[in-house]
Amino acid sequence: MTEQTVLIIDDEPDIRELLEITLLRMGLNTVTAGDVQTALDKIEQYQPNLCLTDMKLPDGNGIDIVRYLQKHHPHTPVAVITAFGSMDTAVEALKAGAYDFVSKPVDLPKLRELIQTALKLSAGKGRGQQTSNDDENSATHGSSILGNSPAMQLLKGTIHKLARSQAPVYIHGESGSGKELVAHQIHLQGSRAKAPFVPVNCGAIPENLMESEFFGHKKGSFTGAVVDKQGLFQAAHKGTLFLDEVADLPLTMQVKLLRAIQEGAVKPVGGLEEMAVDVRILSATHKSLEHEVAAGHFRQDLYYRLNVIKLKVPPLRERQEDILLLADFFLKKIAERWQMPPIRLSPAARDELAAYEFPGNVRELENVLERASTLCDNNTIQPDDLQLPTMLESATANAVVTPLPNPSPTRGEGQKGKVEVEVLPAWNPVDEEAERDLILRALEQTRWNRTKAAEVLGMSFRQLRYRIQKYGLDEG
Ligand SMILES: Nc1ncnc2c1ncn2[C@@H]1O[C@H](COP(=O)(O)OP(=O)(O)OP(=O)(O)O)[C@@H](O)[C@H]1O
Repeated sequence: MTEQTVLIIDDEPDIRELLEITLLRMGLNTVTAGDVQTALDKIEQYQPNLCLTDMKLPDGNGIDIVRYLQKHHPHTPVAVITAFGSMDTAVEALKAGAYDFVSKPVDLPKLRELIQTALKLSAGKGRGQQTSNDDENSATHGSSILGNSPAMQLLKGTIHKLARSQAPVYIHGESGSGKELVAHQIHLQGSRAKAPFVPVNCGAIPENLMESEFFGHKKGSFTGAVVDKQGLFQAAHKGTLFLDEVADLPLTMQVKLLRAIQEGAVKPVGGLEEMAVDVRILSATHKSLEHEVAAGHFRQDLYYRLNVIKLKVPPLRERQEDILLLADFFLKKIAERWQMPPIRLSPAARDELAAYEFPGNVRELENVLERASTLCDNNTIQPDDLQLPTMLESATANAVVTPLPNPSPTRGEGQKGKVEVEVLPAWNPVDEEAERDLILRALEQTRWNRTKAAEVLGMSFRQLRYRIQKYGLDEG
């Protein structure tokens, strides 16, 4: 997937850092600026996909940035961060062309959602560019879907055929098996490749905003609708709309979606006229849509409409011969991203990976390798660095509560007796939720002194910093 860059503009270093960590964790590149002039320079230098700006800046304000972008880079969305309760400023920014606003104190989940939607819409608008990059990626890697196992060869053949048709495809398979990647390939190999591929996570849109997200809205149609807004259908016009986690659509929205698909037209909220849209619909879920229909959670008529062709993405354990190929690819990507020398797998680690079943599929493989890359010495991953199921099994099998190592008395300042180490459950790095919880508690115990928290946890500062970013565990 093409890496996207977000420019963060704020004069307060703490807020810049918080936003940076949040965005890095979303897999985005970040560039920062503390004033308007630096921001304008960085816009020209980095051509960001999105800008996020505070309103009050030492040499101007966020609206200066909005206006500049409107004039020189109209396809680059900009979101403004406004002071709590200052609705007027938000409206002014929206009128000037801001994509959206968030008010302080910044609600991070809301911000993440905003960024994701903005980047999707921005990708939709700057389509020609995006597509050619993706084509380039495909050309560089032969195909961006890796795997030579019989199961993958079959899948690739089917993708190729499906790309030539316009039929809706329902893609099913376990979480992390590559459903979105498959949908993207169907799009890229088809006639719609030059138009937008718009992925939407149906489970992530608040129900009250759903209609407006899908179909857009007219200015003034509801409180907060201060400008006309394009919907996902319109953004995907001539291209592909990928409805991920489609089983999570509420029933009321299912009716509207069915109608839009049937009519090939949508009516923005508050609008009087329907607009014709030409969109290919691909959908996916890790749930069983058949069960959802049987349970009355999913409309049968919509199910038939989406499930014209059903495509299964096999779990990684059914294509184990692809594991090492994927592993080498991910390690190369990690080393590039972290600007590190090449990371290798020891022969024993290769054997262990190849034999593991990966219940979390390709995404789990990627996560295991990211973690192992931070833990390994000499850029060589050993079996212990992988922390594969033995840890998980032992941790789940024995819910033993063991104390964490005490902080070293030789490091840190005034540590004796100050860092109270409560008895915490054993560190089980495979169970991400437990790991996150444990790290959070260690940070709280040490009043967010990361050096001390790392000592408490028995990990290096670098390892802890990586996890803080990964889990979004920042003080905000
Ligand atoms: N065959 C593959 N080659 C290269 N990368 C892959 C492959 N399959 C999956 N990936 C990578 O694994 C990660 C998970 O894939 P993806 O998001 O497509 O899975 P998914 O089935 O849609 O997951 P979910 O059910 O959680 O939405 C992505 O980073 C994707 O790029």
